Amino acid sequence: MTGWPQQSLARIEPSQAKHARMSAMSTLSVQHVSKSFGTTESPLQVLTDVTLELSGGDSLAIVGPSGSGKSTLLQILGTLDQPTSGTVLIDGTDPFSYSAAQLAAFRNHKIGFIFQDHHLLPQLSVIENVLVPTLAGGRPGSEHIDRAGELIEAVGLGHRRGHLPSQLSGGERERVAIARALLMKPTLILADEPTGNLDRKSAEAVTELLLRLQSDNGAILISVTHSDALAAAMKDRKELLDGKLV
Ligand SMILES: Nc1ncnc2c1ncn2[C@@H]1O[C@H](COP(=O)(O)OP(=O)(O)OP(=O)(O)O)[C@@H](O)[C@H]1O
Repeated sequence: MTGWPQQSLARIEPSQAKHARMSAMSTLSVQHVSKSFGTTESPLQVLTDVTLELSGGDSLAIVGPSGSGKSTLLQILGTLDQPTSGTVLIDGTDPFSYSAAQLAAFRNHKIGFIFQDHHLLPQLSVIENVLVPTLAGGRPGSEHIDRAGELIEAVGLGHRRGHLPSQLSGGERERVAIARALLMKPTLILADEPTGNLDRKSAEAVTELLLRLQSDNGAILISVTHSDALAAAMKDRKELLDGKLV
């Protein structure tokens, strides 16, 4: 891939671009992943034999009671923590085979994160926040700046690109976080309660936007949520119970 699509992401992609994207289909393969914390004498078994196969365009809600291991699974899928056993392949690559520096670069390009409390940097404008994932590579190039502008338009904040997070509503901040998560055209978008802090109307708008942009970009979306409305909007829903995904 030599550059980001220049056309608005809200528009339908030309068949050529769609073909190019489909030829490099995003994939996530999680095989027999288990995770325990603590010592071998007294381990706390949190995940047991979790297996999952997803590809570009798939969206999955992970639900489950508090303490069932949802955040732990998200941390492992986000390559922020390693499984005790089992494998994770993102686009056919085992991220845990990389050095720390390689892993950081891989994560930056392949995974977009969306958090409940958006994690925007307060001193940066909307467009600067969306460009944060490029900072690891130095100054953002013009193709990144163009794509950031397109994404900000696509999330309906074109007229607010110079504003600070403190000047935005909760729903608008979450939309900026969605744009930032999509900037590097990630394989995997991981969301942790993306509508958790929003009223019903804003939550509906953010859900619709997130799913539309995820689908337009051929990414895989996995969201941990307690929201029935968000879970119902996703293609699939699984529950973590006693460390197993059912
Ligand atoms: N680093 C750690 N060391 C020890 N135990 C941990 C660690 N991280 C998580 N746990 C434990 O693993 C279990 C699962 O935690 P996790 O945060 O994944 O649950 P969750 O389903 O996301 O919960 P919630 O919905 O409340 O956020 C809990 O019992 C937690 O205390």
